[in-house]
Order: sequence, then C-alpha cells, then structure tokens
Amino acid sequence: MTHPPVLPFVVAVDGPAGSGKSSVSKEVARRLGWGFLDTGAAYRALAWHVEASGVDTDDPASVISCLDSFAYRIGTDPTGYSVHVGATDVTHAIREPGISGVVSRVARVPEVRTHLIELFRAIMAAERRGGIVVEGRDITTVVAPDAPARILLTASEEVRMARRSAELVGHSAAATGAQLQARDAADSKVVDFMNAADGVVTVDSTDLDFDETVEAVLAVIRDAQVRTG
Ligand SMILES: Nc1ncnc2c1ncn2[C@@H]1O[C@H](COP(=O)(O)OP(=O)(O)OP(=O)(O)O)[C@@H](O)[C@H]1O
Ligand SMILES: Nc1ccn([C@@H]2O[C@H](COP(=O)(O)O)[C@@H](O)[C@H]2O)c(=O)n1
Repeated sequence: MTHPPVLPFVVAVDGPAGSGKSSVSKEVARRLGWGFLDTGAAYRALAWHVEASGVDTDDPASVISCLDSFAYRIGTDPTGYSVHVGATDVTHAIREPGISGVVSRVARVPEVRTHLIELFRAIMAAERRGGIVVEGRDITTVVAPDAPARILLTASEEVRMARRSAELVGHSAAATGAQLQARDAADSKVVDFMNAADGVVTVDSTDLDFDETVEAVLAVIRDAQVRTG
C-alpha cells in the first residue's frame, strides 16, 4: 500500500531588510530540528548570475534570458548552509553590498518571481524533516499563504540599520543604512512586507535581543501547533 507524502509543517516568515528573518529563522529551525529556506538567497544568487553573465540587471528581458542557465542549488540544513550557482559557491559573494544594491532590480521582474516561487514550493514539498522555516518577503502572502504558522518579523528602521552596519565591518554606517532604506523602498513596490496580512502574527524585535526573538517566534509556532492539532 502506498501512503501520500507527509507534508512538512511550514513556518512562513516575512519582514523588511535587517529585521532578523534569516538569522532568527535559521536558529529556530536548528532548535526544532527542521529545515530552513532563505528565499532571498535565490534572488541574490540570480543577481550574481546575471552580473557574472555580463548582462544588465536593469533590463528585464536580459534578466529573463538568464533564467534558463541559472543552475541554483541551496540546501535546507540550517547547520550546513551553502548556496551554489553551477559549480561556484556563492554563499558569501551574494551578501556583498554590490549584490544588495542590484538584487531588487531582478526581484521586481514578474517572470523571475514566478520561476523562483515554483522552485521554493518544490523545495518545501521535498523537505523530509518534520517542518521547514521559510523566510522572505512574500512567503506569508504568496509563496505559502496556507502555512499553519505565519509571522511578520519586524524592528524599527533605526535598529535594523544599526544591526546591519554592525555586521558590515569596513563599510560606512551611512551608506549601509541608505542601501537598506533604498532596498526596502524598491521591494515594497512589489510586495507588502511592512503590514501583517490577515492571520499573520507580528513579532517586533526592536526591544528584544536575539535569543528573546527566537523564543518569541518559537512561541508563535507552538500556538500554531496546538491550533492545528
Ligand atoms: N533580536 C535581535 N537582536 C540583536 N541582533 C539581531 C536580532 N535579530 C537579528 N539580529 C542581527 O541583525 C542582523 C541582521 O539579521 P538578518 O541578516 O537575519 O536579517 P534579515 O532580515 O535576514 O536581513 P536581509 O533581508 O537584509 O537579508 C544579524 O547580524 C543578526 O544577527
Ligand atoms: N521572498 C523574497 C525574498 C527576497 N526578495 C528579494 O531578494 C532580496 C534579497 O533578500 P534578503 O532577504 O536576502 O535580503 C530582497 O531585497 C528582495 O528584493 C524577494 O523579492 N522576495
């Protein structure tokens, strides 16, 4: 007798740049023994691939022409996170300010979003751990609107800018802050990740430290597990 595949418990996390989505979601997944999917990494890796192909990131048709050759690989193990495009390990390269500065241009192209959203859903469906924490900008609303736990992780702009510039040693705090603001402004034209959609729980980490934020997210997940039996 064949059994239908057991679907993982999906935790959808959205929020603005520097709100802690990636670091907090990864730690939550690690503590639960679940998978972790950073969807922003795919948009970043595509921006990297477009630039490496010598193509203008500002030209939608050229960006679309790079999709067929975009050999993207990401694992869902929160303890062994790495991102590849073909044979190249781009895990660190995609975090560079140069990529942060152009990623919104590729992310605004509807064909890109359709392509990557399909990929994210396939990765989620293939997850063999009990659950998967998926973070991005449109996970609670577009990628996984039926997820049992949906969270908007936010923090004041001032705090997000300070956290991001503490990470980027050697870059000016003013330039880092300006880039974060510009990216949020560009991304907000495509998806709304500043306001919680119906049924989405807001976790505001402005006055929480990292561990308190992880605990707050875990509490939302526990509530959702009780609710969904
Ligand atoms: N509650 C917190 N208290 C202190 N630092 C935090 C907190 N949450 C996250 N951080 C730190 O803030 C920085 C930004 O977090 P992270 O990269 O996870 O944000 P993000 O939302 O994924 O950003 P982006 O969308 O730009 O990739 C990291 O250095 C992270 O360790
Ligand atoms: N679901 C998503 C995730 C990301 N983006 C775009 O990718 C950029 C990088 O994302 P990070 O989370 O790594 O900062 C982001 O600025 C968006 O342009 C997206 O559109 N949808």
